[in-house]
Amino acid sequence: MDWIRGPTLGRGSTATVSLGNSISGDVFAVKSAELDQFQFLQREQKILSSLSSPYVVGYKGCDITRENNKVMYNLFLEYIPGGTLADKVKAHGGRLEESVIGYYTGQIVQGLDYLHSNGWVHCDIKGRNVLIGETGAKLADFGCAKRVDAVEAATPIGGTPMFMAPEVARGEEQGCSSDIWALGCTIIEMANGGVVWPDVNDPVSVMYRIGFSDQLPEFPCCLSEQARDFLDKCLRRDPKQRWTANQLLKHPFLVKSNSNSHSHAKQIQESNSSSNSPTSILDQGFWSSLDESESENVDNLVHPSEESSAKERIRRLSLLSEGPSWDWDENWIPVRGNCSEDGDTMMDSVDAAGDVIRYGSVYLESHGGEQLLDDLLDTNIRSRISGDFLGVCKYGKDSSLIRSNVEFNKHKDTLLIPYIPRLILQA
Ligand SMILES: Nc1ncnc2c1ncn2[C@@H]1O[C@H](COP(=O)(O)OP(=O)(O)OP(=O)(O)O)[C@@H](O)[C@H]1O
Repeated sequence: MDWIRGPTLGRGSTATVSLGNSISGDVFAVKSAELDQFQFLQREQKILSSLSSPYVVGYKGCDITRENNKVMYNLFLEYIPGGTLADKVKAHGGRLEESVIGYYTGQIVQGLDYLHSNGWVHCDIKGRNVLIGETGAKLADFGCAKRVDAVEAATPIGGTPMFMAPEVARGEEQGCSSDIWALGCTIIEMANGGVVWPDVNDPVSVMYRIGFSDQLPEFPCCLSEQARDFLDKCLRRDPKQRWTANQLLKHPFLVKSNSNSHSHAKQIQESNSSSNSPTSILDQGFWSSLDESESENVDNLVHPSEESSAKERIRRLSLLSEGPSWDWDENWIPVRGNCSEDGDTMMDSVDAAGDVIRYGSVYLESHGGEQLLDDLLDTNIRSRISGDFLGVCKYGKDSSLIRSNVEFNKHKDTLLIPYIPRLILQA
């Protein structure tokens, strides 16, 4: 297909999404990554090409192009003009009306029911990964998705800390019921603008709180009893106690919202038609109104391959004199699970400023074990080490270390740290 790349619509940790149009005048979204970074996109292509549901973003093909001396992998998607659910919440002052929450929740649950019954777990349900089209909500961003049958195996675990279910935060498993927990968090996001764990101010503490306390996120007091009962069916610490998507579809909260769906659909259409989103390539006003500098900024993102070596990062970390200092950054975008060649796990997240936050687990022996810890930590902390450790480092666009946090937990015989909540530096 011959097509032209238009303005940037959005960007995430792995890809940039632009508007595209074909010679025949079709408008679509193009999700692109450079060829050496394209594994997530290729994976997403495989998944999306096997799915077809009104509640899942539509797949339209893929290709490879050469642009500005870069080879790009492009995934063509149905263009969804209304932005993300998170954008919608923001545009409504950080809170949606309960009837609207019910309407979008119903569509997300339909999407999850479709995915789960087809053997997929999304693994990163949140407002930023739900797109709002003319017919309402559609699930998007399948970069973390997994087959249900592979979930039990030792596959890397992914997701966004604030939306992680307890069993995910502990690194145990990530199944359909983990998506249902994230759905509960997304409802809270719709009701109060995204603050699921308001009193925790860094992702590692969030994961500890979720994984190892007996707490639940606070249910927004603005919600009705019925909506709170629905939340209660999603946010149960024991994954076996959570309702399935199919059961949730029959919950009175969704049944009631469904009966109002016609008027909501009309409202969405009206708000989308008054937005400046193009429906065809002839809508030149939109094209010229978009800030082209957006797409230039993409080049400022730090990709893992561009970052300096682990040793260098460790050296920088060891130079830190201050203790951990974190501000919760609500704009952190996503986290990705990935396995490096030596079996370590890493997760990258990119915040709104384009800085990379890197979580990971590392097999210490493969990096010199004890020596690494000595390099990494000051003596005071070193004396407390008995095994696993936990931390997060954040790198700026220039790869300089911005913030770090390292903690330790109980003794293990080996220094193998199999999963995220435990560490952080990555070779
Ligand atoms: N089909 C689409 N139609 C319109 N806009 C889209 C579409 N897909 C994505 N976008 C926009 O691009 C942004 C980034 O897309 P997406 O989340 O799929 O990328 P990503 O790199 O996988 O992100 P993440 O880092 O969250 O995993 C979205 O937040 C949204 O604003």
